[in-house]
Amino acid sequence: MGDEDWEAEIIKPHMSSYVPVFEKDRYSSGANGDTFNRTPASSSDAGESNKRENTTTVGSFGAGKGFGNRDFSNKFEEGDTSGFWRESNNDCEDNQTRNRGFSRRGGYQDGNDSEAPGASRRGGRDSKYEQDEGTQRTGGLFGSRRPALSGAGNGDTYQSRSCSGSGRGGYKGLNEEVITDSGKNTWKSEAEGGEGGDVQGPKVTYIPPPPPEDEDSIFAHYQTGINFDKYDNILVEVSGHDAPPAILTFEEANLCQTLNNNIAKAGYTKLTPVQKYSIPIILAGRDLMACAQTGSGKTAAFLLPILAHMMRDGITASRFKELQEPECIIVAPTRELINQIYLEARKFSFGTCVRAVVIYGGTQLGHSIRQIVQGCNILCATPGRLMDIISKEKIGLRQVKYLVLDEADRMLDMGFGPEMKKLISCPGMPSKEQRQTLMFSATFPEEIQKLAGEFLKSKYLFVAVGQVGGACRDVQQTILQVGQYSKREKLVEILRNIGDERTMVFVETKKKADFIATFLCQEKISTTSIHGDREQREREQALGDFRCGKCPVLVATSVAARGLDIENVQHVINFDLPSAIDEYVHRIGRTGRCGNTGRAVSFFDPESDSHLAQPLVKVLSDAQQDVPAWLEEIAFSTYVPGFSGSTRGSVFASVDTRKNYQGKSTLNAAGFSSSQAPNPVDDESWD
Ligand SMILES: Nc1ncnc2c1ncn2[C@@H]1O[C@H](COP(=O)(O)OP(=O)(O)OP(=O)(O)O)[C@@H](O)[C@H]1O
Repeated sequence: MGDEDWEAEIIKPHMSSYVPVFEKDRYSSGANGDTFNRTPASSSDAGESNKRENTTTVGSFGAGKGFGNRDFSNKFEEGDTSGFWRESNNDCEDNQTRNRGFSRRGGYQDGNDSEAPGASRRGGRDSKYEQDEGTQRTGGLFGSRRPALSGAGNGDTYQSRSCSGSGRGGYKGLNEEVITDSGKNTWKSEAEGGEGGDVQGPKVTYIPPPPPEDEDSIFAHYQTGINFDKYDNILVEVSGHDAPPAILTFEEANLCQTLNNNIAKAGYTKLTPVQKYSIPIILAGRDLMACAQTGSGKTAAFLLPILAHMMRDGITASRFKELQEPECIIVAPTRELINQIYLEARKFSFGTCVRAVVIYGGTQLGHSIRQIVQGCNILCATPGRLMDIISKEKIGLRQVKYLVLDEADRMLDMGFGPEMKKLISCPGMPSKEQRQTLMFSATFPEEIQKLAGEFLKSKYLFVAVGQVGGACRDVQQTILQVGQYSKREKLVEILRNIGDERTMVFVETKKKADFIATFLCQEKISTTSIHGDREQREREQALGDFRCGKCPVLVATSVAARGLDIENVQHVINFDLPSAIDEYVHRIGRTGRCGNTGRAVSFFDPESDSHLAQPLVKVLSDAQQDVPAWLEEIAFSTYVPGFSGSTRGSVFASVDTRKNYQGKSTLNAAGFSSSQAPNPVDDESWD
């Protein structure tokens, strides 16, 4: 959808003449009324909050343009939004529009704002790192989005507002993911004179609060759902040479007692298919590319065998050193996801001498360094922050034995791929023959599989649980034909029916995330938002508010599409469909996790989404969902280059795309019988 269209919607809303039928009975009505009474910010609160924001951001970069700067009683149709929408309507425009926006808006908030003293209150810092931080250029040209009011890591400025659809001024700094409109990321390292170039931006001083240390919190988990046992019936294909047999139980993995205790405390009693196959493969020292449906336990599938190896190798306790040399590096595309992986690593390594550390953009660099120098065996990092830390010589790569790319297809695509290549060619990084490289995702487009060859030993194994790129069958998918001018009305109707069940609403642009979040708050639906233009503190606050149910609706861009494992997300609504089908699969995978059921409703606007009709029909039918006749009609009448409707296509590589390997392939119901399949690359063989 173009910028102009959105401007039009703001100016003349509710113009639709076509309101699609909504299947009310597919939704539980929930605690009607309650949800909306819980609406957060009274208008006076909001006003107060907005007053504060206006005070803090006047004269700063982008100040006053976001919806968050308005009192909620304001109408969005106001004319001054037009420039706002034109300027940057999607994530991919960031890099270009930042330049333009900067020169138009004039100036950004200076780094020496009131946040610095807040940060220094924390004390205990190494002055050298403070100095490092002082020269950090995380914002480059465009990094100024720092609130001037709150103390570092406090976050209280916005905590009081349930609706945090803040589009406050400025743009995010470097060293963090930028999701483009095609769902791709772009990233430039400050260390390499990336987009920040020579121009110095203000410091990032946010220090995330430490996670709770008590055992109950560390091992907190949600219950597996009614369909957990059905995982056993999913077909698994392993391709490549000499794959070790799958294990059926945790006991067979022969892990050490501490790990077994941790697994039990985490509530894991039974392996998921991806775990049954991946754990023995990793324990055997093999490289692996594993593809399994969303929410099926891929994180533990790589963490457990890596930890088992470390324990078996008699890893020594990591201690304070200026240069740390971790044995394992895990990278993931978003900050919230890498933090989640870190928490899993911390959980499974509980009671061992293995120390996991997490570093990610949007937080104070000095804080990342302080975490690292205290000892680091497993480093969980987003790519930008990782490269910065490496360039500062706080991390040496010589000891790396395990390199894990979670959401590997994203890590290798146009956005992060070049950085990943730099990582593996960094001085000291063991060659692929010397390290073990592991890649996990729910989607593995064919062209990405080809790129992966550069990272993996030629004899890597490929595990495909179910359909590569397929949606989780525990998610009931509904596609509604909704024109752009009817979407808001439809959204409100659905949310009112849902009641206070946790719902993620995906939109395609950051600006629209603000807009919709604020709109829903105005409709008295308690909502928060997460996207790349929000400060890290705000992002974490939003996620926290959503997780705990304070705000049962989270409006998000694709930054929240992958990996996030949030208990009780019962609904995903694609207010806008993403431009790529793999992103759709990841988004709807935020619900229906770990054997639980979930629902996904997507608004299909024939004007803008026709290119998705074919792949959508395929995803729906593969997941045994109803395919609306109208969608099939559009699919048949739409020619999509490169999409054949078969299992081949850019997204639907159904198995290992290596054409010429001589290995064997096994096609099994996970954990049960195993048979050798003669034709390892027969895409249709288990379709
Ligand atoms: N064997 C198991 N038994 C019980 N719960 C499990 C098991 N394995 C994983 N889980 C839980 O299932 C949930 C989903 O796991 P995880 O986040 O690793 O999924 P994923 O496959 O990585 O999903 P995504 O593709 O969305 O990243 C987590 O809460 C995790 O703790």
